[in-house]
Amino acid sequence: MPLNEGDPVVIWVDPKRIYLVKLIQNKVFSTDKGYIDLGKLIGLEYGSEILLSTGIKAYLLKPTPIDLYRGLKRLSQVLYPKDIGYIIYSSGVQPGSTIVEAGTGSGFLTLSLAYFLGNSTKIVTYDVREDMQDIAKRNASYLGLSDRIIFKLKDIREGIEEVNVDAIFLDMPDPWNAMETVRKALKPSGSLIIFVPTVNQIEKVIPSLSDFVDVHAEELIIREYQMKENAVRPRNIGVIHTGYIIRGRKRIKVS
Ligand SMILES: C[S@@+](CC[C@H](N)C(=O)[O-])C[C@H]1O[C@@H](n2cnc3c(N)ncnc32)[C@H](O)[C@@H]1O
Repeated sequence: MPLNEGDPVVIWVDPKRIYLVKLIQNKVFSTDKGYIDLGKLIGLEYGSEILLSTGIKAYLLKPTPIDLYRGLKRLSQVLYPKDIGYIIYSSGVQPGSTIVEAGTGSGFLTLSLAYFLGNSTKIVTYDVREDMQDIAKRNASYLGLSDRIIFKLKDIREGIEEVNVDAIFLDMPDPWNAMETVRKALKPSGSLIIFVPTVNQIEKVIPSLSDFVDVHAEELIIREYQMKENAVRPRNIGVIHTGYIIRGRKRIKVS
């Protein structure tokens, strides 16, 4: 299918030069390896080989969620795709679920939920900082996902307005202080997923999880390999540590 004006594309030059752009008439995009007139790419197809002004080859690729993720603005520490994928998988959320999250931060988890779960899902995200939610709103608008998310500028520790919630995700410094409101809002068997960057925080969370079963604390490690002939081995730079995922299911007592 030929590309139209406004379509997002990845311009892949080499593993260190991967750019996410929108095709716009009369707009030049520059890299340290040469420039390209974006208007001249309209009408080509995803997968096409192109030449930068210097004659260096590049490729037009259709953006995947990982490419979209790289193009978003960040004001906070953000969740990484490896953790987001596991959070979605292990929480049991699906299209139509009601989900509550705090804090919004730059919106990376929020937007991933909106992207994968569609517009039948109710995604409510709380944050105490307006500047954070402004960035997340900008990112949501960039991806065309704004209508799938409800932003609340509120402290989740002071109350969750939603009830019968399928899953609650907490990525904030003191999740243990939100547990009272979480317990009230989450439906029985609903998933609580907490993300914290330090082991000290895991230790503080544990005593607050007495109303949960199937509790786990996990870390996901991803190791990329360099693809050099005769030197295939783990790369020596990359994201070494993101954080820990603590998850559990709400239980109810039957007397
Ligand atoms: C690390 S960021 C979240 C990043 C987000 N998960 C992402 O992927 O972009 C933590 C956020 O929690 C917010 N926060 C801290 N305490 C909060 C609270 N009590 N209620 C709501 N948000 C809170 C902070 O303002 C900050 O934006």
